[in-house]
Amino acid sequence: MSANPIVVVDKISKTFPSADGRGSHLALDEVSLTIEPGQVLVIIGPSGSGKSTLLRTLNALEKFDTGNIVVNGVALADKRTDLNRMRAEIGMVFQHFNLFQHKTALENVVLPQVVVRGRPRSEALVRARDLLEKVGIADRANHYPSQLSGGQQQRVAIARALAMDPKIMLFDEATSALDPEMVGGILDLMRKLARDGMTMAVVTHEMGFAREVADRIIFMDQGRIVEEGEPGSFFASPSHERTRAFLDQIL
Ligand SMILES: Nc1ncnc2c1ncn2[C@@H]1O[C@H](COP(=O)(O)OP(=O)(O)OP(=O)(O)O)[C@@H](O)[C@H]1O
Repeated sequence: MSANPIVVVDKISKTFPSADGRGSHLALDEVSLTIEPGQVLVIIGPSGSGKSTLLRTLNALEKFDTGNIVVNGVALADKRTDLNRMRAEIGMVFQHFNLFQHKTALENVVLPQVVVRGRPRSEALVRARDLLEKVGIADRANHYPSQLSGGQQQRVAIARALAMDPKIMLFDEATSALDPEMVGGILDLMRKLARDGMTMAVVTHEMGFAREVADRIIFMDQGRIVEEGEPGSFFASPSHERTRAFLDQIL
């Protein structure tokens, strides 16, 4: 472990009330992990295993019950932590883009810079245009989300996240809602970000991406990290039966 990991998760647990309201469901069960600068961590596992919940705790979209998370040197559970300020350092990309529908692509990338970062609008515009170029959608800058394909909307969402100059990018099934022909382009973009040195935590069902881009893979089941490793050994010789069964099912 380096002296300054971007993320340290220390034995966090999280329960949700069960659907019938009578009991509770342990969504995260003493999960610990570290993400180093420049590292790409890929989180895989069956549906309901806690992957999204884990990712969402990292930027405090979800609270945890016990344990601790330190992001960028800031402890999330510390009452003095300004969560909005902390979130500005973390880019999050969701399955369903979450763009402002009544704003153009360009404005979607400009606005958070002005509102959250306090950048002058002229500066934010320059940066937004650069980023739309980088994600390959400069020619759609003046389109509204409803005029864009899912893949194009996801590009805007990625540009918007990058505009905050995040220390880490979190991707929560960023390609799951896309038409199949759009998936490759978004994965290419994520691959490019990884190559440029962006620190990333990625929840995905795209095993090709995991194998090729991840520095480390975590396999979750029932709220626990069952197995982790670098992709070569993880895919070639998983050591846990549950991992093997999961990989057999999907590969
Ligand atoms: N807001 C919530 N209220 C109640 N239960 C929840 C809530 N969010 C998640 N859960 C439960 O916590 C568990 C973990 O959910 P989570 O979404 O983290 O799983 P996941 O591995 O990301 O699944 P998927 O691959 O299907 O998205 C599931 O049993 C889920 O039903």
